[in-house]
Amino acid sequence: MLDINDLHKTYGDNHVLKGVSLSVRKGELVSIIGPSGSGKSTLLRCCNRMEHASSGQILVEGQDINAADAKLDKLRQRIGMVFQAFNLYPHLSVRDNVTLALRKVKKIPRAQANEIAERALTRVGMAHKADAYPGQLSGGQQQRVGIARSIALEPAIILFDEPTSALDPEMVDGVLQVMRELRETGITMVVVTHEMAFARAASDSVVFMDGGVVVEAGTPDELFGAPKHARTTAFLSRLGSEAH
Ligand SMILES: Nc1ncnc2c1ncn2[C@@H]1O[C@H](COP(=O)(O)OP(=O)(O)OP(=O)(O)O)[C@@H](O)[C@H]1O
Repeated sequence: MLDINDLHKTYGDNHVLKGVSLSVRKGELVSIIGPSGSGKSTLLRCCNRMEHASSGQILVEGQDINAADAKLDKLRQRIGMVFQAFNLYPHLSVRDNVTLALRKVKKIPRAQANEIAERALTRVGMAHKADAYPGQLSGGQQQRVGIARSIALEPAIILFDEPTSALDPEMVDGVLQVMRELRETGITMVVVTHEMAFARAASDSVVFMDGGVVVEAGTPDELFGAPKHARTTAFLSRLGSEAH
């Protein structure tokens, strides 16, 4: 589904990704964890070409996303992205936020786009707010609309960049619950997260990044229960002590 091979990214002389390789199978939920500045967001942003990798290869369903003829619009229909900061249009209703790309990019007629939006909003428990505007919603509700906007396009994979980091604590669980439910429906997801309980409970595999490399990857039990590398152990124990 997603195959990343020896990916490098530099900003000036800042070598942010230093040869990242990663494979995600269809239907998997992969969490990426690691300290601030380790390159997690940059990796996701390279995957939907918000950033251009300096070298290396990213294949989605076997297709090289950096190929010269890869069209950005088409690419971003297949690789959805959910951001920390929701990125909804404040002047559009919830329904129109969800239908915008369906109508403008996929050229789906409005009535049909509205039906698709209704289904997507139902899946995230937000159908009753279709006529509301983002400013009338809580952060957690806005993020669920952001997720609906992404799933409405039926992407091959959805990348989540710290989807709960901007939320008040009481909003976090609702969003994580929606993501767990999506996993049950077989959507392939890569989630950059600081929510260790979620990463441990909901992932098929967990990737620990530090200093621009994948230090280790494994099942949640392997990575959290018996980390192989001292850097992973140090990161997890630092988090543990911060939590107390
Ligand atoms: N557009 C940019 N221009 C220059 N440097 C950047 C840019 N984006 C990221 N960086 C640098 O890349 C490094 C990795 O950043 P990135 O946001 O990918 O880390 P992260 O692991 O996602 O961190 P966090 O958990 O804090 O979000 C940092 O040193 C950052 O300063």
